[in-house]
Amino acid sequence: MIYTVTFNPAIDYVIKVDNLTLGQVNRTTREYIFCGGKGINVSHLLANLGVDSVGLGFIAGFTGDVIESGAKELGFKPDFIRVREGMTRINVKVKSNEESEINGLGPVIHDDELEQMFKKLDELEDGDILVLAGSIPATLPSDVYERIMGRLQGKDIRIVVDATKDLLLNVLKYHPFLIKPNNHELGEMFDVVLKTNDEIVEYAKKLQEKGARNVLVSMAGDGAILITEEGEVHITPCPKGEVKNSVGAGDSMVAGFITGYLRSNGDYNEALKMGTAAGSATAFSEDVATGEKIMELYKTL
Ligand SMILES: Nc1ncnc2c1ncn2[C@@H]1O[C@H](COP(=O)(O)OP(=O)(O)O)[C@@H](O)[C@H]1O
Ligand SMILES: O=P(O)(O)OC[C@H]1O[C@](O)(COP(=O)(O)O)[C@@H](O)[C@@H]1O
Repeated sequence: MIYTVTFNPAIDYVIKVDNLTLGQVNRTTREYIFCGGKGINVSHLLANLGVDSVGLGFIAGFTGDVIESGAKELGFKPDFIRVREGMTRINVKVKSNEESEINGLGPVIHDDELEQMFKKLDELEDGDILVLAGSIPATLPSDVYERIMGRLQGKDIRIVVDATKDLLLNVLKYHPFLIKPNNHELGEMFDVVLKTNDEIVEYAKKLQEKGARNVLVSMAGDGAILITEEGEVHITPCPKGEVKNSVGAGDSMVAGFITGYLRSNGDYNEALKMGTAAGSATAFSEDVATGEKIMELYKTL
């Protein structure tokens, strides 16, 4: 089974505003509300491709209820832990002359609630896939991903981590199967700005030296670079199209990659192709892409 963990789910409130002006009343011209958070987006896209998954994470308050009922509608099995303090966040994504995002803090997670999550994850079995994705609420210790991976050591579980900075760097010693920073996040980890593909490959390899197995660096409209555990470098451009909402494109890429990898029995070219099709299909959609849209793009690659 595939399990996704979203420590900090979100309702994504995506609004379009003409010429956003700070310090004034602005009015939206379009607005959308989606259930989001990185692991949830991964489970959503997997469902759209006909792949089953279980969505784990923490929810709270009335916004948490929306996430729980939304998950069922999106087609994956919710197994969230309801926490007692605070509420599931609402992340605001403003599309104007530029795109801006304001991501919330999320609820308070107490030790006993975190312990419940550890217990659920202890049940995972050989052959399962675990996706740890997104930020963690501010009240949680920053080594929480590390602790999860430490507990699962010794089991044959492929772990995918989509996180930034120390949250990601600190898990590399546990050899995650796949990590997916974007090119900016990769640069930030080493305090550099990466401009060329050669530089991106050089720094992605540094993450492998620290323990990552496969490193997938997404580059938005410029495609993606995969450095496999065998040291092969695959570079893929992405299809052209009209970008409608790139929120969730990275999560879709992760879900597409997993699907392509599983369906081809471990062919990294296929995994990258499916990941690219899924990422771009979502960028060209208002919401996480449908299976039809993904397969349409996949055929053009
Ligand atoms: N503007 C775009 N045009 C086409 N494809 C895109 C665009 N933005 C994202 N994608 C697709 O989604 C993938 C992930 O996007 P990216 O923005 O790099 O991830 P993240 O959301 O994690 O920052 C890209 O590698 C590409 O396949
Ligand atoms: O957990 P974080 O890092 O705050 O990110 C949460 C946000 O990321 C998203 O999952 C989108 O992520 P990507 O655009 O990287 O795919 C949104 O749905 C959500 O609002």
